[in-house]
Amino acid sequence: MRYCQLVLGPAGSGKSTYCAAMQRHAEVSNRVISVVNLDPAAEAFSYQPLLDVRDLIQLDDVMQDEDMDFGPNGGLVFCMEYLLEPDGLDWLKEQLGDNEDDCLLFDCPGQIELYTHMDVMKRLVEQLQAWDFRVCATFVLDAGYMVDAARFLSGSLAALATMVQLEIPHINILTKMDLLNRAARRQLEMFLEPEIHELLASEHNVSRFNKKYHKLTHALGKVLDDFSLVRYIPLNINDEESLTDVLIQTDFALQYGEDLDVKGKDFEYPDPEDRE
Ligand SMILES: Nc1nc2c(ncn2[C@@H]2O[C@H](COP(=O)(O)OP(=O)(O)OP(=O)(O)O)[C@@H](O)[C@H]2O)c(=O)[nH]1
Ligand SMILES: [Mg+2]
Repeated sequence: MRYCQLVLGPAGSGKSTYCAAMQRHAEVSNRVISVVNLDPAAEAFSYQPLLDVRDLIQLDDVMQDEDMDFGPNGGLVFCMEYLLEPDGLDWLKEQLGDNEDDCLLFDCPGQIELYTHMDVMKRLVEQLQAWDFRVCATFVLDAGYMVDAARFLSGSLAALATMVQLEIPHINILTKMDLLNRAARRQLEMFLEPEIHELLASEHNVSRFNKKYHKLTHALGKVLDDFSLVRYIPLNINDEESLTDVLIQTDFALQYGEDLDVKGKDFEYPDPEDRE
C-alpha cells in the first residue's frame, strides 16, 4: 500500500508552501514525505520534488503552440488531460516507482474547476487507486479570506464541491494563520465550531444582494451545519505542534500506520494443545 494526499485549493492559498512545510516537518520526526509537483504552470517552489510534471509537459510550451492557441486556463486543462492520456500515465507510473509505504504529497494546480466540476482529478484519483495508492484530499484555504460569514460560506461550498466530486477522505486546512491579528483569529474561532446559519443571521453589514438572497445563504449554512460536512483545521506553519496536528489528521484520513503496525506484530493465536 502507498499513501498520497492531493493538495488542492484556490490559487495562492498556500498549497506549495504546505507541501514544503510538511516535508520538512516529517524529516524532523524521522519520516519521509515526498512531494510531487503536479502543476504544469509552477514557476518556483521551495521543496525538492520527487518528480515534476513539467518534465512531461509545460504550460508555456502549450500556450506558445500557435496551432492550439490556448490561454493560461485552457492551456492548463490541456496539460492535465495530456497527463491522463496513456503516454502521460505511463510516464507518471514509471516516475512514481513502486516503493511500498511511500507517502506522497501531490502539489496540484490552483484552478479549482479541475476538481470542483471537471473530471480530470477524479480520473487521476482512480488511476492512483488502481496503482495501490490510498488517496485523500487536503483542501487548503487561506484563513485571511474566511473571516466574514459570506466568504466563509463561499470557501466552504468550494470545499464541499471538491469533496462530493472526488469521493475520497477529505480534510480542510486553513493556512496563513500566522498572518491573522488577534481580532481576526478570535472571529475565525467562532467559525471553526460553527453554527453557520446563526452567524449568517447575525451579520450586520448585509448588502442589498445578500438581503435578497438571505434565505438562500441561510439555508446553505443550515445544510453545512446539519450534516457537519465541512470542518477546518487551522495551520500555523511556524508552529511544529500545529504541523503535528495536521499530520495526525491526514494520517488518520489515509489510515496511515494501521497496516504498518499489523505487519510488525505478526500475531499468532496460541495453540491450546501447547498448554500444560
Ligand atoms: N505568512 C505565510 N505566508 C504563506 C503561508 N502559506 C503561503 N504563504 C504565502 O502565500 C503565497 C502563495 O503561497 P503558495 O504556497 O505559492 O500558494 P499556492 O496555493 O501553491 O499557489 P498556486 O500554486 O499559485 O495556486 C506565497 O507568497 C507564500 O509565501 C503561510 O502559512 N504563512
Ligand atoms: Mg503552488
